[in-house]
Amino acid sequence: MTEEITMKKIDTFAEHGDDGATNETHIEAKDFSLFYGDFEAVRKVSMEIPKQKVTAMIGPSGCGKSTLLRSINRMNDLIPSTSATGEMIFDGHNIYNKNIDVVTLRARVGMVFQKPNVFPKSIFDNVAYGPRLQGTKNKQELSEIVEQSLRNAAIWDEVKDRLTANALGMSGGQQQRLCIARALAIKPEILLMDEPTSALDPKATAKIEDLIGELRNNYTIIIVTHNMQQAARVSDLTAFMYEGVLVEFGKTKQLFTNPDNPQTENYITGRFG
Ligand SMILES: Nc1ncnc2c1ncn2[C@@H]1O[C@H](COP(=O)(O)OP(=O)(O)OP(=O)(O)O)[C@@H](O)[C@H]1O
Repeated sequence: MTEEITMKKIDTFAEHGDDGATNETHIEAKDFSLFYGDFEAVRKVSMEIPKQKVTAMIGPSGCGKSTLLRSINRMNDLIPSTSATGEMIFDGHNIYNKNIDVVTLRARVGMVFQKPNVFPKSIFDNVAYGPRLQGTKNKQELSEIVEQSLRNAAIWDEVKDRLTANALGMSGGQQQRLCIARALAIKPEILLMDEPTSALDPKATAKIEDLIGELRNNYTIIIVTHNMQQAARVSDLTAFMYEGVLVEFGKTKQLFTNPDNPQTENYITGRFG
């Protein structure tokens, strides 16, 4: 029963996955492992994430999706006792090399979290925060960046008349789009999204999913989601992880309709997880 429902919905939504053929690789993991102390949470993952596509990471709770996602801009560095082996290649360099400037890396690889983490500041100041840190002081220039970022995050029309209002007064869905605008304001190339809709209602979720559809033209997006329907709707490629291992990675439609690995099939048909 579960199998039938899953397949039906996925067939409806996954059409754009057809063009998921990869051309240029943007990030490449090579035998990459991430440890919390002695525990290997991500195990020797090798994958090539294509440029300007949406890649979804799915798998049961605790399989290492978020850890792998956070490895891409070294957010795990903030957790004591983490260490990495193997390589995560971005722009020809292993980002775990000692000479990598992590601040620059995180400007190029932005992140949006599960719960919108707006600052208790005005809508304008939330979006201008990163550019100001990067040294942009000119008011006109800042205004242009803020407007463009809010437009790109599909929220300009809702907030253009109240840019000085406190961002905490916005709805959860608006706050999440504001966080996306804030991430876009520093002009990243890659956007990491860690379950960006799990705290949102279906209407707000649909808006974020539409937005992902638009952003994929200009950004490489990697999204962790618990929701397989969402992965099927928004992504070009899907990675299925289990117990830290990358079990299968391929075009979304193929993975959901005709997976290579029996473990993937068991998961997407609801037999476990
Ligand atoms: N800060 C941490 N310290 C120690 N172990 C951790 C830490 N964060 C995660 N882990 C462990 O690493 C493994 C992978 O966790 P991770 O959060 O990456 O999985 P996930 O697939 O994203 O899970 P979920 O879907 O529940 O968010 C789990 O066994 C988890 O308990």
